[in-house]
Amino acid sequence: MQEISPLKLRGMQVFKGLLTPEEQGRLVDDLRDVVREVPLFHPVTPSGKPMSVRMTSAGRFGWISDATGYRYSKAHPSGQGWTAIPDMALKVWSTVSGATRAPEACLINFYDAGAKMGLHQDRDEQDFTQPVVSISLGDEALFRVGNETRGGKTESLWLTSGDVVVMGGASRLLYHGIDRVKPQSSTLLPKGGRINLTLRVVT
Ligand SMILES: O=C(O)CCC(=O)C(=O)O
Ligand SMILES: [Fe+2]
Repeated sequence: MQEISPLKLRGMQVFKGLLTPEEQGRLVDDLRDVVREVPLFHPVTPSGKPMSVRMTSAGRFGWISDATGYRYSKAHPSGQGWTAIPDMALKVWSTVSGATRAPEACLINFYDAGAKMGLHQDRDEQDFTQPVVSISLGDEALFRVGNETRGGKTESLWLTSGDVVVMGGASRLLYHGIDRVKPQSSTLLPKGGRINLTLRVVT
């Protein structure tokens, strides 16, 4: 992991290229083992719309969404428990989070060429003093950051493979989302697409 000083985006810290290509490859290998155990699924929002990203989790808790709402759960929709958070992701957390607690969940989002994620806050966790750390792998994505309430001016930035964003402190509850991914902008994943990991303290 390179020693780099972060850019600031509305108080979020952006560590460009924190993971070397070799570290990115090792993390992807570990993620392949995770999705073999707890496969990616299309979450359905409480209003009944399928999300465009496919998702699964690692750690003590994972995030699920269905007709009864969004929540953290100790089990994958199949009923099976989640698998351990990959070591490389834990190493990223200890390098950049400045957190006092260990992450309890690692959400794994897979974006294919048409996937996006609307502006939202990460607020299903109980302790907002703990940051969310996001790791980008594969194709580039246009990340948008807004304010603590819906609306108002936003700023955006392209996230590339190996970039890490820390949403902590005053930026912890800023609205954020992914407008689009740029197909074939990375060769990390043989079939293309983008993986985003978010490490979180849940309880
Ligand atoms: O894909 C990203 O970079 C952001 C993902 C995100 O905001 C989330 O999973 O809550
Ligand atoms: Fe988020």
